[in-house]
Amino acid sequence: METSTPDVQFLRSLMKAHPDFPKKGIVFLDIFPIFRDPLGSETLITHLLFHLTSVTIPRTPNKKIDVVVGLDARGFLLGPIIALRLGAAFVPVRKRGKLPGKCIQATYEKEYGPDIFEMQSDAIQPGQNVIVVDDLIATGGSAKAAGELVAQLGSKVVEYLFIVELAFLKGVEKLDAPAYSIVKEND
Ligand SMILES: O=P(O)(O)OC[C@H]1O[C@H](OP(=O)(O)OP(=O)(O)O)[C@H](O)[C@@H]1O
Ligand SMILES: Nc1ncnc2[nH]cnc12
Repeated sequence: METSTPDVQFLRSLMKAHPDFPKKGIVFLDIFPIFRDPLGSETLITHLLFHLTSVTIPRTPNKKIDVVVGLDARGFLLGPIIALRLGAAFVPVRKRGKLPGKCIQATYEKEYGPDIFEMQSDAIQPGQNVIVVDDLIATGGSAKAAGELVAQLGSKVVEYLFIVELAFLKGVEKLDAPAYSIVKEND
């Protein structure tokens, strides 16, 4: 039996499930109500920072996270706050055509269709320690493509971080580094 702590239960209670959005058959789990509640936002960031400082950083080479990569668009809610608190850089991964300058690309399949991700070529230096953050992992296509972009620039993802994991879709099995999710949805 899986048990969860009061902060995790509180965060899960703030999320709302929307059946058949954005299309029939998808149960969309909305994380925005967490950000509507200041205590929700505080609980979320405190939980993630505790995990990063007690688990992730101790096992990271040089004990330092250099770059936080956030995925378009809801990864942008978390990424800059975490980066600021860690003293790390924030780097966006965006859908095709949104970033100026020289970019690298990775194609991927998501829960509801194909897409292309881009990252600016000079955003990460070779050998930097990177974490990838997003609101949710479903099939894992988006996070895997982000990891491929980091690898193209000669760096390493030390952890993938999510608020929610749709565990029944087994997306984390596609990833090349450990993943941490606050809430695991099993059906
Ligand atoms: O694990 P996957 O199957 O790849 O799905 C997860 C991704 O899908 C959602 O983003 P979406 O592409 O809908 O973009 P949005 O944040 O702009 O709504 C979500 O925020 C993740 O990025
Ligand atoms: N079921 C889902 N709920 C919320 N965001 C998603 N992104 C991909 N699948 C999703």
